[in-house]
Amino acid sequence: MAAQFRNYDCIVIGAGVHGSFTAYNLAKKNKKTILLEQFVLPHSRGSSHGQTRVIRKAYDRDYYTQMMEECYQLWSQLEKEANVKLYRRTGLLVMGPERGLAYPAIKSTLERNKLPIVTLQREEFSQHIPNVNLSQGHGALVDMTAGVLYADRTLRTVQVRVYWYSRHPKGCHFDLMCTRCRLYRAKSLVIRAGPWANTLLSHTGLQLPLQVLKINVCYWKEKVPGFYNVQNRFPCFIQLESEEAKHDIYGLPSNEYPGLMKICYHSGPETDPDERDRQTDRGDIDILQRYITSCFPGLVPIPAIVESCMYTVTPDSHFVLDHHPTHPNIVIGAGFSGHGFKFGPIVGKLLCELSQGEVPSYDLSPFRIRRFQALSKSAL
Ligand SMILES: Cc1cc2nc3c(=O)[nH]c(=O)nc-3n(C[C@H](O)[C@H](O)[C@H](O)COP(=O)(O)OP(=O)(O)OC[C@H]3O[C@@H](n4cnc5c(N)ncnc54)[C@H](O)[C@@H]3O)c2cc1C
Ligand SMILES: O=C(O)[C@@H]1CCCC=N1
Repeated sequence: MAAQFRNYDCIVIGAGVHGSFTAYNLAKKNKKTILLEQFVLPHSRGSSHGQTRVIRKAYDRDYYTQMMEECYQLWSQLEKEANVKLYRRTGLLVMGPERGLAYPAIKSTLERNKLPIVTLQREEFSQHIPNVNLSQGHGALVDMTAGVLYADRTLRTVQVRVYWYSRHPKGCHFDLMCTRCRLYRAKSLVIRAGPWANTLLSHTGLQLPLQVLKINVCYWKEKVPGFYNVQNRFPCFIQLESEEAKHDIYGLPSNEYPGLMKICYHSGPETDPDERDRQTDRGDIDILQRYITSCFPGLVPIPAIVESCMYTVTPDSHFVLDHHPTHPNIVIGAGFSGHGFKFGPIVGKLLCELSQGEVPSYDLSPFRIRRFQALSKSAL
């Protein structure tokens, strides 16, 4: 008997933040879309779960900062459309060596793009940011429009909006499937599989230089409740190039778990996404403990809660947004390298444009696969 295919304009694989926003953009364009997910939703096995993420324009590259301009508008549009709060402005404290590489680069990107920042002099630092020790030789600035995104709520909202568009009389046809046993056919395919990107791409003869890292998401108890609370206007922070760590350290004010502040290391041990919980290396937690002891004296330097998440990182930490080199109707979004959540609305828009053969709204050359030519295992 001939196989029974269900036909779509576009198949999107992976219902994390990026697959969901891609399906949302396709649905808005009346495209018959199916979003395939391997797990029953919501789940906590990928990269998009958890309560919160940082949103910021503070980057060392103009292209990220400039994409975030539109992205903030898209976040706000979604909030209005769905009548839900997804963003809370807190500001982002950026600390790093004044004579280092990262801090001056971020500061000059923000200044060049004329964004609202406040530079804190050492003498006034503790008056504005109490209970934090600024390391010797480090500068501090605040990216004023940065804040917290509510991550789980975002996923729920975007997925519900996709259903809403599919029920609209003029709307598209949309399915969200958690299945392994049906056959689907479409003009284009968007692969948004997060840590499983290379597993899926192996069926297409392509392997990208991606590394999957387990991230220990640590929450630290305030010695005095409220010291670092969102309601007391404590900001998010990024510590660049600290003495304690090779990679950045970042945190969000206490909010989701009362009295606990989330502080994480921007790296972690390599893992197989299907074996994440077998990875028990805690070297990153040791680094965080040393940093917290020296810079956050108001926190107990032993994590009160440790949750798990995964990064999928590229060698240069920049995303992959491109067509498959040998199958142009396959579009790939991958390697979000631990900083992709905030870009969800714009990545969704760009992957939708690529899948429909449209000219993308931004120059995607920093995100092309061919930059890895020397590193990729397949002939690109
Ligand atoms: C601890 C942590 C903190 C972070 N903090 C920030 C932050 O502050 N700000 C920020 O902007 N970003 C942050 N990020 C990064 C951001 O969360 C990720 O870049 C983003 O969530 C990646 O989403 P995704 O859709 O690419 O991947 P995922 O969320 O992993 O989604 C991929 C989906 O594909 C599904 N899938 C895989 N294979 C298949 C298959 N064969 N069939 C069907 N489904 C499949 C998976 O089950 C999964 O649901 C953080 C990440 C972590 C882990
Ligand atoms: O992307 C973000 O803003 C966060 C904080 C810095 C490191 C990674 N994620």
